[in-house]
Amino acid sequence: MDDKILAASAKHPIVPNHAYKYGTAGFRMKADLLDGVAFRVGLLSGLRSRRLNGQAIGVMITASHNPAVDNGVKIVDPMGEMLEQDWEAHATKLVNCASDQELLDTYKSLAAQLKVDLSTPGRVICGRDTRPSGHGLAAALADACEAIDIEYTDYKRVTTPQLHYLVRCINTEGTPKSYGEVSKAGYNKKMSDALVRALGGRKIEGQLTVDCANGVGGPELSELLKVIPKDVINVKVVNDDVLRPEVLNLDAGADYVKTRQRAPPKPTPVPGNRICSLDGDADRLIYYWIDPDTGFFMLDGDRISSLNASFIGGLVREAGLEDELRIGVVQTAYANGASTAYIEKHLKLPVVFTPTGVKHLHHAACQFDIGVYFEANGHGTVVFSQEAIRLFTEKEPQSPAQKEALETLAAISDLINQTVGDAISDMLMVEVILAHKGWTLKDWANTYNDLPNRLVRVEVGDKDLFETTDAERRLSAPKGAQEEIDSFVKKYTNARSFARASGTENACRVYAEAATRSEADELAKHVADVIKKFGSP
Ligand SMILES: CC(=O)N[C@H]1[C@@H](OP(=O)(O)O)O[C@H](CO)[C@@H](O)[C@@H]1O
Ligand SMILES: [Mg+2]
Repeated sequence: MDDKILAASAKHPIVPNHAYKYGTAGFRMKADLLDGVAFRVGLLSGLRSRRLNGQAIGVMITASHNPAVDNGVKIVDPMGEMLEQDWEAHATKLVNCASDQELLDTYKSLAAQLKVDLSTPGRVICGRDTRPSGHGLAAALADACEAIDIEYTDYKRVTTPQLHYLVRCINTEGTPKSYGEVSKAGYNKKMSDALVRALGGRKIEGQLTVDCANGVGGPELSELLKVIPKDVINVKVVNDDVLRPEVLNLDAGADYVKTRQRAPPKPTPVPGNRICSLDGDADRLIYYWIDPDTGFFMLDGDRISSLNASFIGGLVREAGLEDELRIGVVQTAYANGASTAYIEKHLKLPVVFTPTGVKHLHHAACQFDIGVYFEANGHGTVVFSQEAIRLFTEKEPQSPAQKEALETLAAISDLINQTVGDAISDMLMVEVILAHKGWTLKDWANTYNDLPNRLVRVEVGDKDLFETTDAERRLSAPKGAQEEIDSFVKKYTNARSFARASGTENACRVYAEAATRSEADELAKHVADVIKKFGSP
């Protein structure tokens, strides 16, 4: 075995003098740095699978909304969740080994430390977005699995959430918790059936335009639309050119819309039309329309979250389950304060805050029977406990209305991808809710008014100087910085501001919100200056 690992590793050298770190998005960087990383991630995934008695582990090759020259490698745990936190450090350690021999020694010492029996069978599956560099990285992963005798399956082109789905399906196949058929066709069938059931005969009004960021969502959504019965939904797929890598995420997609706060220039948006954007690997979703009178209006992750919470909360009441099931919403500090107030005061549901990064939100959402979580950028989903799902199907309805509510709940628990945020599944869910409520995007937007806000990126000498507490809402270091932020926040009406080091970029982010646009902008500028001052050593 040792010789095989050494020989295979020699074919996939790591680029030296580079500090690799498994972060929020796995390993993500310029694709030409990643061949050795993918190989080593293959070794680690094999170890993880063996440690978990041979359950399949997933590896997704994508750099999401980044430009086409970037790529990334991310590990998916058996139930479709993000890799367990302790193992992020093991991944970082393995990937940073300077030589093939050091890699082999570290691999073996990790196996011993983690009590992994290297003779147990193990399984790794892989998928990738449309980036051309994905092929080579999948080959590196395959070579690693071959060298350590791990069964390997390449699912080729998939959205990130489809890969999470496949991992969970494999590991639950043939059990009472079976999550679905292990194939993209199985995913499409589950979505299509659940969509029809969730609508319960209602009509989705008008046409929905979907901007796919020229990423993997385009072809995958088109495949799904082929199996949805005619007349159920009218979707126009745009920005779905996956043959020219240079246009991936270029002036299109959910990240563009959220950060620029405007519609992509192409195709020219038709005023009044319902439009949404996915990101490059189809795990983020943002809705918007161009109002003929007032212009662009965006419905982001906070809006999608409150829409889901409102709808599901109502169904749970109609089903007579409000005393049995605890519903909660999970947000990060980036959630607009008006959305939090709406959920707590109007929907009367608890809101929990976690640090940025979906793994934190997902974990907190699982503490509820029904946990709704979305980051403001449009990444999120709803998770249902086994008990909730049991009640939806086994509770004896006392009236036709209760029966319908229970059936709708059962259908949406199939429609929503419970493994991870899934733009396509979330989009179908939004369409179902609007159909049930008989709402336009404008009705949805009228639920509350966002507080004006500003997000700025601040380059600093050393971002690691900044440490946070209270779900990243306050700085605990450097000393004195939080006090200065507080003194500015006090000067504005309904204001809130915080700063933190980005987990994905070499910079800090400053967020500010206040009663008016000019106050929010001014506050963000002051806090950014504080961060610049404290960030230069
Ligand atoms: C303000 C913001 O949008 N931050 C994003 C961004 O994280 P940072 O740690 O802020 O760089 O990328 C993460 C991964 O995609 C995503 O989870 C998160 O929401
Ligand atoms: Mg993404």
